[in-house]
Amino acid sequence: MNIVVLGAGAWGTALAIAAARLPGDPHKVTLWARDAAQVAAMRAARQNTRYLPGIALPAALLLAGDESPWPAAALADAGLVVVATPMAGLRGMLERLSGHPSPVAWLCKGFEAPREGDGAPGLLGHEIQAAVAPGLKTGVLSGPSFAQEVARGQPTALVAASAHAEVREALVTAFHGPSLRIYANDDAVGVEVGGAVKNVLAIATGLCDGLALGLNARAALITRGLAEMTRLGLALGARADTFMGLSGLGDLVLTATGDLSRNRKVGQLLAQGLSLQQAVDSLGHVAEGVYSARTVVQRARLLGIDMPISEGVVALLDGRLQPAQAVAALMGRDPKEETL
Ligand SMILES: NC(=O)c1ccc[n+]([C@@H]2O[C@H](COP(=O)([O-])OP(=O)(O)OC[C@H]3O[C@@H](n4cnc5c(N)ncnc54)[C@H](O)[C@@H]3O)[C@@H](O)[C@H]2O)c1
Ligand SMILES: O=P(O)(O)OC[C@H](O)CO
Repeated sequence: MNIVVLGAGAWGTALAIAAARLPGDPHKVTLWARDAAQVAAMRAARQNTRYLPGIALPAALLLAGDESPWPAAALADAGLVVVATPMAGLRGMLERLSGHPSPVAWLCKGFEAPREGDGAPGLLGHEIQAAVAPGLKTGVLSGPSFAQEVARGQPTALVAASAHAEVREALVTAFHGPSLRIYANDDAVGVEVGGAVKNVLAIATGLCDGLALGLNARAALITRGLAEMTRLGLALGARADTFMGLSGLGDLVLTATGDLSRNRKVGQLLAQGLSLQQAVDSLGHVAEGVYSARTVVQRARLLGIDMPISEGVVALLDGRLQPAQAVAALMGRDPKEETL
């Protein structure tokens, strides 16, 4: 299969490596970066030293960039196109891919930030696609996965979600192998909501751990966070069981507790007293929860959904509450039934 990965950050690079080294009938994998200097550096070092240092690129992995801004030749015979940019780049990528005949899948996890002058709230990936490239056959690859571990070949399970069987099958063919299991799911909405909301919740657990509130508090945040993620997903048309799967509970547990998480790190840095700007600047990678949190809350409010943990994260990011006040606001809520 010919696979083109558009975007050479940590995650795009890790998945391109994983696909290129699958045993059996080899895939032809092309990794494209918009920055020609980055491609030149990757060619010279056979590593992505900026985003995934210390991991060798397989000899078979092709790097595209000289033909920047767009790898038209590789795309022409692609059996699968993978958009590996952050949410901020997805709209532009889908606009350019509009009319492309082969399956397209994105890896980003979040809501698009609201667009200036638009007045509308930010969108999930499938909503952006419906607006800008309705004819594309698309899906999303998600689930608990730190790029470094996938690149090293450590066991990982992901979910390939799409309403189109052809897209699910293309993703399984492209990535399923001895160290990467790909489960198929037709609930792309639920998978996208899980991936977006878990990042916001990971900021909350990072804050909780940074303030040394204890393991009880962290477990409570994860569990009640899963409830609010599920409430939003159901209101947006997802299925409840999706939130018990890899892209819901699985990714929430990983991101909320794993120290490789950038979103969790943001919460920890805020707890140390850093400003949001200082925290974001220190990462060197995108932390999608920072950009999605306001939209999560805005969409929930429009739907009449209560999301107190996400509300607390937004108040913190906006500087309306200090870390200790955000905790007090959550704990000071009235008693309620333990339901969704
Ligand atoms: N890193 C992980 O472990 C991981 C795992 C699963 C999912 N994700 C998700 O994948 C997405 C990408 O994350 P990452 O870790 O690769 O990010 P990263 O910060 O490592 O790299 C981002 C890459 O995207 C490029 N980029 C940024 N804006 C762009 C645009 N508008 N157009 C084209 N390219 C653009 C940057 O140049 C860079 O190469 C995020 O949504 C993230 O939540 C990441
Ligand atoms: O490092 P984070 O917080 O962006 O999380 C990375 C992945 O989404 C975990 O599945």
